[in-house]
Amino acid sequence: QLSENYYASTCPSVELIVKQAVTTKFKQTVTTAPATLRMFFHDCFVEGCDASVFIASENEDAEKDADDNKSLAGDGFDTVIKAKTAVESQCPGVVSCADILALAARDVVVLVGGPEFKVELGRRDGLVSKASRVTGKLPEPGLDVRGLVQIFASNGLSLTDMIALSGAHTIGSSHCNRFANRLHNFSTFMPVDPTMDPVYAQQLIQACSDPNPDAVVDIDLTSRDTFDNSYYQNLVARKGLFTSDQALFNDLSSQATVVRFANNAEEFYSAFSSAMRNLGRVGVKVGNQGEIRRDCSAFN
Ligand code: HEM
Ligand SMILES: [Ca+2]
Ligand SMILES: [Ca+2]
Repeated sequence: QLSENYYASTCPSVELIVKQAVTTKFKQTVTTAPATLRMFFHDCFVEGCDASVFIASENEDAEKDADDNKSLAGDGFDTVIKAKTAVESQCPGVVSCADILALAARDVVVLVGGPEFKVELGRRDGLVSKASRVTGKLPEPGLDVRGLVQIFASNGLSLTDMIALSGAHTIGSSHCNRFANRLHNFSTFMPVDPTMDPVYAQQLIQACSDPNPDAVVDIDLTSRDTFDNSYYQNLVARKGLFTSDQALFNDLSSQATVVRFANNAEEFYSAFSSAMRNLGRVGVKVGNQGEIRRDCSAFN
């Protein structure tokens, strides 16, 4: 059972310590925000929110070595490691890496201008981290709404949670190969996905003409570093980056919610806050399950 004041007697300043460490890191690099938020999502969808994504393995067969996790930015790992070090110096052996990640994910949202919300605590760190167990657990950018709903529902998350959490794409960037299929040879008669604004498509083709496989573009073309509702406004304007983003507007089962979030930032913020709480409950280990890791990148 998670609770907001879980560490009230054992580490009363944990929220403040984490926030300070995250803020320091964020001031050095803005990418701390998207990196940390995405990492929280990828952690929760594989083995639950248990910091399994942090484990480093010499054989390169841990969760973080899986294809879908290779694009997780190093700044996310670094943020949690720094926060953990700060927490350990005040309350050694008490706070899990899973809880530090949950707090850090909230803190970065606030740092880029998003909503403030309460985070439940009391998660324990997992004892399993295998690349082979990632397959099929994380949504691919080519999915349609049915596929997205299926994968979120298997984690106890609703259609509304899925639409609101996709709003995390209001910050950060993506490698070109994740949406290239929408720009070239889309179908026999249409090289470009017809549900994409043609001017936006040309901009992306231009931005991705760099043959460097590390080339990235902003996911939210209007405000990459700000947590706002422009992600949904982009979808209405047919300027969603991934098939899975644009599908939320194209599909009638999710369109009305996308339009509401596009028109009303407060509605998006409140749906996002409650969806983050639900995400943070996925598959959590409590009581005497798992462990409190000393070093987030290794089992005790
Ligand atoms: C709905 C299904 C989702 C799909 C198909 C999806 C897919 C992707 C893909 C393909 C990327 C680009 C990775 C790269 O090439 O570097 C990305 C980036 C990102 N995703 Fe998602 N995602 C989804 C949901 C979420 C959720 C629920 C969150 C967080 C709550 C999230 C947060 C992010 C962030 C912040 C980035 C930018 C990362 C960075 O700049 O380092 N995504 N996502
Ligand atoms: Ca996990
Ligand atoms: Ca934005």
